[in-house]
Amino acid sequence: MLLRRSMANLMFSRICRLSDAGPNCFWPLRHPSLVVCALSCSKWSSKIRAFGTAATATVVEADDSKVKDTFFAAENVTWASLGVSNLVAGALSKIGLQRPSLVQAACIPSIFSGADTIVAAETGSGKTHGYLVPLIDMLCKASENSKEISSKRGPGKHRHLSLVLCPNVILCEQVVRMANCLLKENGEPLLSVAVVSGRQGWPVLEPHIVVSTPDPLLRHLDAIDAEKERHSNFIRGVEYIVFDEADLLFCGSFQNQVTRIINMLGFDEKQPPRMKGLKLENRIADMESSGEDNEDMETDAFSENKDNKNDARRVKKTYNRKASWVAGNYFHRPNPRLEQNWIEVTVDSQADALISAVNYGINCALAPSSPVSRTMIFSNTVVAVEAVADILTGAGIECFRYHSDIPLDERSKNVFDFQQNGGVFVCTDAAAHGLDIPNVSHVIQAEFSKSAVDFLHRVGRTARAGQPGLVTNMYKEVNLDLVTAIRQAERLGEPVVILPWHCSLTERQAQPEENVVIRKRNFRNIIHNKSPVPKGSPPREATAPKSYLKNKLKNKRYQT
Ligand SMILES: Nc1ncnc2c1ncn2[C@@H]1O[C@H](COP(=O)(O)OP(=O)(O)OP(=O)(O)O)[C@@H](O)[C@H]1O
Repeated sequence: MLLRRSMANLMFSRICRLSDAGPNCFWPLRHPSLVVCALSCSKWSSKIRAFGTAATATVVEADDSKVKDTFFAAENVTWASLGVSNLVAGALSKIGLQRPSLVQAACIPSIFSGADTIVAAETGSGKTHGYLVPLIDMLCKASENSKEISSKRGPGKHRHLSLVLCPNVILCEQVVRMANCLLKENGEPLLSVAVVSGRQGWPVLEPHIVVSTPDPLLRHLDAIDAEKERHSNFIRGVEYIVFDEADLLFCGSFQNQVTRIINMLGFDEKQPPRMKGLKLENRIADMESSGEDNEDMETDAFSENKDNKNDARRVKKTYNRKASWVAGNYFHRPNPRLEQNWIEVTVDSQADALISAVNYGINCALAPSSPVSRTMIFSNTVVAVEAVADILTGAGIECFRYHSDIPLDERSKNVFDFQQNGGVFVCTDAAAHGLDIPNVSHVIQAEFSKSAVDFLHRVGRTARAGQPGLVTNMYKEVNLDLVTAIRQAERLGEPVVILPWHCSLTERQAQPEENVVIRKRNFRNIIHNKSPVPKGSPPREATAPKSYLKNKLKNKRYQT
């Protein structure tokens, strides 16, 4: 929209608040399912702002009789009761999404209200449809309205556009697949939703929703920057932007790109005087064709006579952003639908343990109702994924491989084939963030994750959408510190809490009731750093050169 942009920044994020710095301090943390604050941590209830959640997002006791309720909202909550139109609700029912999940019931009303919405919830809780459903619903209504308006006043210059940013192309393709499954009666998708990635250029016919990684979007914006008018048209056409997997987008290599995009998209909120160059009549025609009411436009356009100070004050008042926070019920807490096995292994025993875990999982998963089993096996490096895949192949277990050294097309094909045909999928953490492969029955950590962040991303690939799931955690002595911390948190039913990595285990045990503090992504296992490696002995696995690991694993002879 033009000056009165009601751009709702939907930040689908896993943003955590600081330890005890008060509810308004938060920053993006790299945690898969961090919720803004710890409702279950009694220590914090007094400090923590009440969550903006719908009535349905109540904590469901995880006893057996109710364990299935940890995903779906209460029976009386329907898509219609959340304000979703019959058109979209009908399309959802057709693909089997008969009723909303808890997180969807909590975030959809907030998004419909136009508030910036931040949703941080456990993996597999339905966050993608949590933003797609209201977004598509609002854009369908908006395009209906602008059709009516343009039928009266001539074709509108630009359509309402929304952006969804994801950290990688595979996730972009996944979001587009989910959106394009929502069909009209005639079988066409409700809206046009397109991926813009390195492989495809900008779509000729501008879609309603562009799903992109930050880089191609910036390249498009820079390309149209040359023509100021087109640039501002495009920018003004963007009504909503979604940051999916925001913990990745707001940190690391994406941070600068995302900041630039936000600044570009927010530009008319900040600098109305810049609009001086645009003629008033053009702007009114623009607003009319896009169905915007004019009084703000005249006020804003005539406001150019006021000095900038007044404008800045007015803009701040007009665009005062309030974010509403929505929380899942099982943030970092043990998912009651997960069954976990913990197996300590050594370099000598891990291959046999892996093969028996795979066979055990396959036998458990196979049932008359689901003749196909899906097992995801995580390792920490490309070399280890290849070594694990070789071990399985050597034991007669075929498997898909997935890591950054495999070309993107082949990776997409492997995900698709695994989704369709089931089997065993050996991967790095590249497949842990947000990848939704329905009915993964078993996750195996062939190498234990390096941090609690990655641990939760990995185990979150199973037990999704209310399903049960099995996890086999294989770990070695070097992982003992992290494993103990995670298992202790799960035993206490507390969120997985990790004190800063420099605290030793004993210090931690001395402060069991310690507040939830920031989880360090680079949590280091203390043990293997502690004792120097004795002279002449082989390097410890954790620090062993890749070739050592690979040969060690490969030289093993295995009886199937
Ligand atoms: N209302 C619903 N009813 C039934 N299934 C649903 C519903 N909403 C989502 N699902 C299914 O739940 C699964 C997980 O959804 P989704 O990938 O959006 O979860 P997520 O919270 O984004 O997970 P992650 O944090 O790993 O990205 C998907 O297979 C999706 O089809």
